[in-house]
Amino acid sequence: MTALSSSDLASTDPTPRARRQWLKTIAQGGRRGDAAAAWLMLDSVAAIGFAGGLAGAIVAVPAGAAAVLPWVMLVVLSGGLRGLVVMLATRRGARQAENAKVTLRRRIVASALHRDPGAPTTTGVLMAAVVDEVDALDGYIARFLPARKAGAIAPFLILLATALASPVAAGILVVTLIPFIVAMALAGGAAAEKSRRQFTALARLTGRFADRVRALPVVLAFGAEDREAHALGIAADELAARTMGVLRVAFLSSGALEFFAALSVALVAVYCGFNLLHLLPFPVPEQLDLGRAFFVLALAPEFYAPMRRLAAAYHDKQAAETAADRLIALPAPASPMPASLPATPHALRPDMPVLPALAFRSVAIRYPGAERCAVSDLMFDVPPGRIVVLTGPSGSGKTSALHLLLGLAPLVAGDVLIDGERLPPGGSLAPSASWAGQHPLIIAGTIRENLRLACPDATDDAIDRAVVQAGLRPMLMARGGGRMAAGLDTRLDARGGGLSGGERRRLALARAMLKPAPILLLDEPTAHLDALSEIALVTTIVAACRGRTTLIATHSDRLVGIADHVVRLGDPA
Ligand SMILES: Nc1ncnc2c1ncn2[C@@H]1O[C@H](COP(=O)(O)OP(=O)(O)OP(=O)(O)O)[C@@H](O)[C@H]1O
Repeated sequence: MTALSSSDLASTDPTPRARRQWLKTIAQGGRRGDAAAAWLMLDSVAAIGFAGGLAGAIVAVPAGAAAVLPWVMLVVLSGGLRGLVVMLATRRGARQAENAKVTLRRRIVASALHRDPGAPTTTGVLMAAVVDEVDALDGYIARFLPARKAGAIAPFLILLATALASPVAAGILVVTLIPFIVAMALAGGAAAEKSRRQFTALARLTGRFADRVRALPVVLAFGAEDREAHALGIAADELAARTMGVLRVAFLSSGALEFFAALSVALVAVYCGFNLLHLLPFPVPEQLDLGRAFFVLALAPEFYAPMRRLAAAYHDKQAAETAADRLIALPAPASPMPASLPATPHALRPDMPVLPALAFRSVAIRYPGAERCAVSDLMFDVPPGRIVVLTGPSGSGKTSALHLLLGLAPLVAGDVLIDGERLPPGGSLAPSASWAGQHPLIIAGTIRENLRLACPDATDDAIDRAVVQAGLRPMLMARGGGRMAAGLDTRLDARGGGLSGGERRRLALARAMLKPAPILLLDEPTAHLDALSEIALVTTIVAACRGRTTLIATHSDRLVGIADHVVRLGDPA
């Protein structure tokens, strides 16, 4: 499978050539790209056999059943072969499309996970990309590409067979082909623009809907339901109008195709009939017999069959090109995680179990597009096994400093050292760090599943210990009707519905304690807790920090009190 570079998703405003190249690379992600087209070409060969069998059988009728039988067998075999090759072509095309889509979806997910901090791409845009836009490539790879390849050769096979039986009938087919191609080119040009607009409307609706669903509590809190519903209604109407436009062009082009296909068959039929009856009003250089006439007539509809197939898949091409423009414009992963051990500092490798020391050396962080640095000239050490607390006013860069260690904030100057070894650009300590963020991530699922995010192999005993240490026992007992195990099976939605803010923080802390990592990073772990709960949680945090190198960002004086060293970040300028 062809490897795709991150730049495959990175460029903006692609030229037609760049778009073609991108689609080609994606399509080749599936194996044996030409197999489906080869099967379709074989269908035309079988069609010639089928027509030959029919013509032979008709001619052989006066000679009796024994003479007819071989021709009938040819008809049956060719007919069976046609069914088989079309099935194989469909299966091969579908498999190729599936492979390509899986590859592309992996890349988009990687792009979403490692997108530039502060990138404008919203979750809705990414969802539209990973679902609708990738799906739009399906018909292009499964149907259009094989049909286009077969369409470039198969009609000429039919034309050649027809010409061998009747050059004049072959001439009729060629003559009807020219206006057909002109009509299809005109319809195709109109369809391209309409399809592009339809797809943009679809992506806008999907993205907007997904983003608003995510922000539903905010929408409800500000009473903006009507406004948002109205905006969604406008987007849906726009999509409906664009879809009707696309359908109109599709009907027009299929009407043109059917007209010329019927015209060519009718002309060939009239010609063959009049030729057989010697009634043609003009001289022709051939005299047909029944067999040749029947053969040509049976073959005439097959001349347009590959083009019919191509026309049926033409909308897939338009949709894929529009989707490609949007997919190409997606941001490339800004700072890929270190993919392999060489990018991981030695101090964090499993064969070096000692607790690591962290050091910030003249560190500056600046987000893309920001006028000033979020953090500049930051210098401090976190000795092995010690607790360092970052404190300072809101916006002074505490979270950014922690995010830098996880590859989530961009370093523009200075170095982060782990046991004296430089963290590579865009590198992350995530594999060796436990993390409890300011806004704990909750996934839709049980509390147990949320805990296992940090450590998928955690035993039930380890989970029980972590939740008890984090002070979640009373809540779990209440939820589980007196049984903690049942409480752990309580389902949460993706917003942590059913948990208070403090419980969410405790859950995040339990998760951090569950992961046996030598580094602990905590961002505002006691925010929004009352004094008693904070005191209880500080005790838990002290236990969690034991045997780990810990960095805590906080405004809390109680947490400052447990620090071995305090770093005060300055006021934001
Ligand atoms: N993803 C981002 N893109 C652009 N700017 C950002 C981003 N994240 C943070 N900033 C900016 O960086 C500065 C530092 O923010 P940060 O969240 O690190 O501060 P903080 O000290 O943790 O604040 P708080 O105590 O309120 O959590 C702020 O000016 C903030 O607006």
